[in-house]
Amino acid sequence: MKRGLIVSCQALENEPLHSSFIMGRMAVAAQIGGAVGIRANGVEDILEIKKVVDLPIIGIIKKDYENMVSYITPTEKELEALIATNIDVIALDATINADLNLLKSLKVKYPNQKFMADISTTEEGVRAEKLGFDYIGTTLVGYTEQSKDLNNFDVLKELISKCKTPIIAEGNFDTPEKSKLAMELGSYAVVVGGAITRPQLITKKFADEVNKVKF
Ligand SMILES: CC(=O)N[C@H](C=O)[C@@H](O)[C@H](O)[C@H](O)COP(=O)(O)O
Repeated sequence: MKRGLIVSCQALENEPLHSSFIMGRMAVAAQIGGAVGIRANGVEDILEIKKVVDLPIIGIIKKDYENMVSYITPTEKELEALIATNIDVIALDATINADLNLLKSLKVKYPNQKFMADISTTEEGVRAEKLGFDYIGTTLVGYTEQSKDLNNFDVLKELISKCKTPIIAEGNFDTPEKSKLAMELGSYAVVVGGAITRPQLITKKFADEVNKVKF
């Protein structure tokens, strides 16, 4: 994976753009705009995106289980489905909520596969490095109980100073300025999702500002 901007092209079942065709077109737009990689959810979207762009893909499968907090590639089942797509990088929840046995088995079972750890605290990132992950992403900062009061830039800076593994800034780097700052601080890459590919969120940002005016 080259350094630079990675665009996350995801729309879950409850989102207006839920469609592999549309995620493929989003990926094409991202490539035209200068993205060096794509992050995508689910086998169908990944296969469609592979057909239409020539960029490395970070793949995940989001799946909710009743007895688990983790939902980003949480079990062997999702992992095997991603392995079968022959994808560049597989990302998994590597927080303290994840199945540690699964995390420990990755490099033993799939020594040639690249893996990205989605973490929420500095400690989880440091542990992910020891577990042999190839990339560590700040994806879940603010989204877990243990990180609810943490700031994504603080965790990013701490990880960059403590780890040798490439650190990927992901999660709420939602302006060009924040993305640039993440790279200046030493991130290997920055993943931007909603601010580029979720038009309902982009619209809301505009509407919230417009509606502050008494008209
Ligand atoms: C927390 C979680 O489930 N994050 C997901 C991880 O794949 C995606 O929904 C995010 O869009 C992605 O991480 C990029 O972040 P942002 O959309 O903030 O630029």
